[in-house]
Amino acid sequence: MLPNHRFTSLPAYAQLQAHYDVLKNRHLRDLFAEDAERFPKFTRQFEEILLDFSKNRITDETFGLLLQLAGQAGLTEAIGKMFSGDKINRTEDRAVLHVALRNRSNTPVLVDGKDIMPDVNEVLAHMKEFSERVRSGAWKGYTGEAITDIVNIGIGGSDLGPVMVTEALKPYASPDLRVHFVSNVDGVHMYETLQTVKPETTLFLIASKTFTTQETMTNAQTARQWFLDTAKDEAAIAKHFAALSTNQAAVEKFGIDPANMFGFWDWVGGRYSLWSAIGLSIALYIGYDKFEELLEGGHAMDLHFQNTPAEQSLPVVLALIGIWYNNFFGAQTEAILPYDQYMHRFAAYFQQGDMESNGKSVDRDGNPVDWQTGPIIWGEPGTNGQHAFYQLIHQGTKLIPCDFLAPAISQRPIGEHHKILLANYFAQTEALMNGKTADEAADELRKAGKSEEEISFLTPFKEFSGNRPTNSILFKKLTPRTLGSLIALYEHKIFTQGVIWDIYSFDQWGVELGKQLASRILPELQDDAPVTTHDSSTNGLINTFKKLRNE
Ligand SMILES: O=P(O)(O)OC[C@H]1O[C@](O)(CO)[C@@H](O)[C@@H]1O
Repeated sequence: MLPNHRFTSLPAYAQLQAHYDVLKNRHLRDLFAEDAERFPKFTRQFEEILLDFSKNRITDETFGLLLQLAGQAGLTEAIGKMFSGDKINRTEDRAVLHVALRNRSNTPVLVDGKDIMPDVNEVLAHMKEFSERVRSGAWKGYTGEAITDIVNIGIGGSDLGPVMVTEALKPYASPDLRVHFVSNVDGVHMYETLQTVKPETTLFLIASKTFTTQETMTNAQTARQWFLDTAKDEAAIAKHFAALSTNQAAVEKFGIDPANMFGFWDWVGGRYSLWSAIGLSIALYIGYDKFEELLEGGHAMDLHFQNTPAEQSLPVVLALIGIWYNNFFGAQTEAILPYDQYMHRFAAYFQQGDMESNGKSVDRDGNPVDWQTGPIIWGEPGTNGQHAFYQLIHQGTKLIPCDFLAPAISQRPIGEHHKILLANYFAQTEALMNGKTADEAADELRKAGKSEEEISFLTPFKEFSGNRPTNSILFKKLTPRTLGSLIALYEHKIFTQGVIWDIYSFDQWGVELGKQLASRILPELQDDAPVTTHDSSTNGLINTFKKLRNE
């Protein structure tokens, strides 16, 4: 169990509050002018990843106080508890051990006194053997043809991680194997996917920790029926369906051969499961060796998080900077902006990772919190975002802390593209920090030949306040190892913030109510009788739906 504390009662909280009152009016331009050492002081390196957090509204004092906050919240002890298999997911009475899935050191990890590493290694060996057979063409479909298409059917953590990673690591993929993801219960998603594949050469992965999720089970049944419409023989299912799950009984009931089941355990949270059997689509797509490199990258970041003093730890730094804006500046959101097209689902992945983890409003005692917890996470790849929503980041009324991520080396070095991309990457954080003063804006207008009247009208629109904070994460190349480290970096950032905010980051009760109500409403949609069992809005909407579908 993690020790409880009131976030706002931590001594450093009050000190930070007082410090904020002084610092809130300081401009980053001045902080840089006063301290030539900001870059070396506020950068941290991990392998081939550099984190520059110097363009944040912090001083040495801010950073020191934030570190004290982490210390007072018992971060070191909490990290120890997670890695040692303590049941820190208290509301579900579970350990939190996605780190064991990528524990390449293979040191024993105990849950209820039993070392779980042999089980982890057994599933990995199964994934290796299976993915190698499929990729080499040794695994045949029911007509004797090799598999050409993988369709992963899953949702939330059983989808977003594999989608994000297979997109990010596309340059490592086999050209002979396509991978598709069906998540939405909207039949359109399944329909469109099935248009592009053939039953004889398709392998379906039914990815569901619980094997009860309505969307996934509905999609899986549809896929099964579609397959049998052609194959005609239930025995053929064994060659075309595999299950990634913790629920063996439900997998067998569905008709999947237990030999094609890849298990995992209740101590793997859905949104932290891409490292588990849920990552089978990744191993199939990029090959098991590359999947293992991804695990190694995650593990290297785990060791860094466990063994590095807080002031040197990249996840802790990211977490503390986030808390500074979230809890003192009142920022509501954080943008994740990768300057790498292959990372185009990275922000979407961490929407679940962060918001399902830290979107909580009771503390670990069950009392309502009176401080802000998890931020709204959003983002799109640069430079697309620049031409969409950056206007608001630069000149809007909201403070939006941003993480800018970019590789030094492109996976696809074509012409001048990467230099242009990176010029934009560097320019944006510089512009957000410095802004443009009214005098600078007026001078530019004067040089452009504008009249004094035009200059006085236009200047306020052309002025940029600046002082808008950013982190820059610059890495050498988006390799499987580096991606693994980047994912683990954000995972541990989320963990650190949850510890400091005194909330449980590894349950997700907030998704249950909607599920319950949907299963109550579904039977009501089976006929055309008007419903009266809900509030007037819900009744009205359901009854209008029933009318519209028959017109
Ligand atoms: O893998 P399962 O059990 O189908 O669950 C899918 C997703 O549903 C949730 O439980 C709620 O959205 C997620 O946490 C999880 O990743």
